[in-house]
Amino acid sequence: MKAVVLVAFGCPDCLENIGPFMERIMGRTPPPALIAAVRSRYEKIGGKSPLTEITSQQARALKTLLGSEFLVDFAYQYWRPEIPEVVFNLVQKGAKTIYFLPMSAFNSQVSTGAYQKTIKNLEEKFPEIKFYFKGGLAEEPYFIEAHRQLLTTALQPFSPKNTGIIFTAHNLPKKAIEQGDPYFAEFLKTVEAIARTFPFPWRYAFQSKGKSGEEWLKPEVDDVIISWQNQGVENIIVNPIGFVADHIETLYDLDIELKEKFSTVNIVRLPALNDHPLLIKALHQLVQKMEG
Ligand SMILES: CC1=C(CCC(=O)O)c2cc3nc(cc4[nH]c(cc5[nH]c(cc1n2)c(C)c5CCC(=O)O)c(CCC(=O)O)c4C)C(CCC(=O)O)=C3C
Ligand SMILES: [Fe+2]
Repeated sequence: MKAVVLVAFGCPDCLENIGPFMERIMGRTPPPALIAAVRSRYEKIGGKSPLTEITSQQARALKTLLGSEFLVDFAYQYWRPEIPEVVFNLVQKGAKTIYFLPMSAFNSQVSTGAYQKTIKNLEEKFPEIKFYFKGGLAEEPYFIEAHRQLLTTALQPFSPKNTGIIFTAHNLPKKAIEQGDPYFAEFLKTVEAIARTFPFPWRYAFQSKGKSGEEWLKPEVDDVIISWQNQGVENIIVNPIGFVADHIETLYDLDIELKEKFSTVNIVRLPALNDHPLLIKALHQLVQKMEG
């Protein structure tokens, strides 16, 4: 039996678990004021992230392409269901080969780097099971094609004269890139591949930077909007290409915070790919590459 596990960052399953979830990500106990601030953001999106529902939909959709030969499940790095417990269950169900697909557009230590470490530890615990791990989702032609389709539709009513596109990804501490993280290079390459087919001005920008005092990457999405507003841009299409599922960073940081801050410009936020059929085909391609 073969199995595929979609591996994602994770989200707290209830408001009470926001603190413990943050502790897992940050590797230290977060100050109560920071937990309270994050909690109020979750409350404003209805008290719960849609990430788990979307990730299970992605897994179900991939299962329909893979067929009965495969078990398909999902697991999280920073919350439950955790990677080790999901792997244990799959092995009990008879899986002999497990393919891991990180649900990340771009590689970084905090996401795919951490997932890979967890999986390496499991490899030692299950020497009889074959493990495969394949990133590079954003380089898959179907991933690029999915974004081109979403943009083509969204841009229909607009003119390049007063409309621009901002592609966003989660911000990272600047030192991560200095230490060799490929995240920014992958982000830029993907954005260029998509943007060059549209006659609209475009920029890349980072969003959702952390509260730590260190230096984070630039520009922030706010910086780009301010400079475009000054140049008379009226419509701004925001494509959060760094996320393959909608969650608090799109539903709060973009849909609530950003739109409140810039109420005089028309911000059109594109959805993440979620269960877009072409994203599922991209995942299917990655499984086929690991099989071949
Ligand atoms: C690159 C990246 C992705 C994309 C990964 C991928 O998919 O490829 C991602 C996703 C996510 N991040 C999430 C949540 C949080 N991330 C935090 C903090 C941080 N994230 C970071 C990076 C990333 N994060 C970093 C460098 C920090 C600072 C750490 C520190 O300071 O040491 C904090 C702490 C508070 C704050 O700093 O805001 C929270 C609550 C959720 C859940 C959303 C939901 O529940 O809907 C998701 C999917
Ligand atoms: Fe995060």
